[in-house]
Amino acid sequence: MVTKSVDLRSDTVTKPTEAMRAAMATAEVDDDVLGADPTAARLESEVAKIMGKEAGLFVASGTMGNLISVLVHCDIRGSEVILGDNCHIHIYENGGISTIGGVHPRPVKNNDDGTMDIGLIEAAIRDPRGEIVYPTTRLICLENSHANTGGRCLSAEYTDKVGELAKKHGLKLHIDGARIFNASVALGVPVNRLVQAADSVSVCLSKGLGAPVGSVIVGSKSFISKARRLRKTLGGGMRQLGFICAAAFVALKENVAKLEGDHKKAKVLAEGLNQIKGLRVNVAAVETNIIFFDIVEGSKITAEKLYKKLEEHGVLVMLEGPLRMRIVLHHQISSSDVLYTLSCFQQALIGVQEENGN
Ligand SMILES: Cc1ncc(COP(=O)(O)O)c(C=O)c1O
Ligand SMILES: C[C@@H](O)[C@H](N)C(=O)O
Repeated sequence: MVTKSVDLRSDTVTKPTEAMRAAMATAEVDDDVLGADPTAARLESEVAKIMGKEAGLFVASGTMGNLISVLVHCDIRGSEVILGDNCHIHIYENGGISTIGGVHPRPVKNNDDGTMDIGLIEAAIRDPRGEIVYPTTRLICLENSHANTGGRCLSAEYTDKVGELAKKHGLKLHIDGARIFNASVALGVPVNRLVQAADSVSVCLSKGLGAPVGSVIVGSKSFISKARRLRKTLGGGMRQLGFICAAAFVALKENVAKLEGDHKKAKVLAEGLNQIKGLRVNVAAVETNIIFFDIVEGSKITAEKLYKKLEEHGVLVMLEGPLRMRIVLHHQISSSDVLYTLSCFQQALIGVQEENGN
């Protein structure tokens, strides 16, 4: 009988807090398609201000935020976007920029720190003289923090360099900022400075900030006006939106301050996992709330078997491969949950080693 539940699958699993539920219950709402839901408008304006951009638009998800942003920047047929070969837009968004928007992806290798070499980005930009055979490069996408490399943070200086390159070639820059607040806290750099060079940013409120639903895309007033129309085209125009925006507002106000604690717990957990025989973690690479770790070859346990043993104890993680797993910390994971998780890993691995007569 499982007595405890520790959900480490993602920072998307958080449940609304009482404060969020109370805010939802009393939210001022109106039809956001026929006019403007007042709570949505306040949230959009607040997020835009924090990010240092002219305007914002609430969208249902980070995937929708990225899709709309790419499609607004690449609104001409034959457009191409340069993005990381291991970025969320390229790996986890069903190829939406192509299947829905007809935009051609031009992947460039992501380094282990989430960046792409500036030289490789520039080399991927299509030469307009070859337009009879080439798509037209219109956009560069970055992701900060970078989830699939382990929540790695892109510096403001690196982002500025990519922004300069984009401007040099007449391109736009979009940042998938699903966890931009995590990067900001980890780097000690304000979010508006981290995204200063970007033409648009998709900011998830439903990740580490713990909102039940939603993201806000930010950019120029002209960009957001086009984005609002495209959101409606995609079926994303919402009516009394204020209910979910009220919860997101609470998340924005209350949970940024908790991110540093998530990062500290992630580091403690990573260090503890790395001490367990049979597991290997690149602890130095744990900069924010995401931990990738490997089962050492010859440990006679697969990730799937370990997953099942952990699940028996109420600990949920994400399978990433036959010998690879992912853990994501969030504000509803306590320090005692971290210690409990470590004990479950130890028991699971010792149990397997005993079964195998090690
Ligand atoms: C880096 C990154 N971008 C975008 C998304 C998409 O967000 P959503 O799941 O809300 O569509 C995710 C998902 O967690 C993500 O990790
Ligand atoms: C799996 C992925 O789509 C999701 N964005 C997460 O990080 O949990």
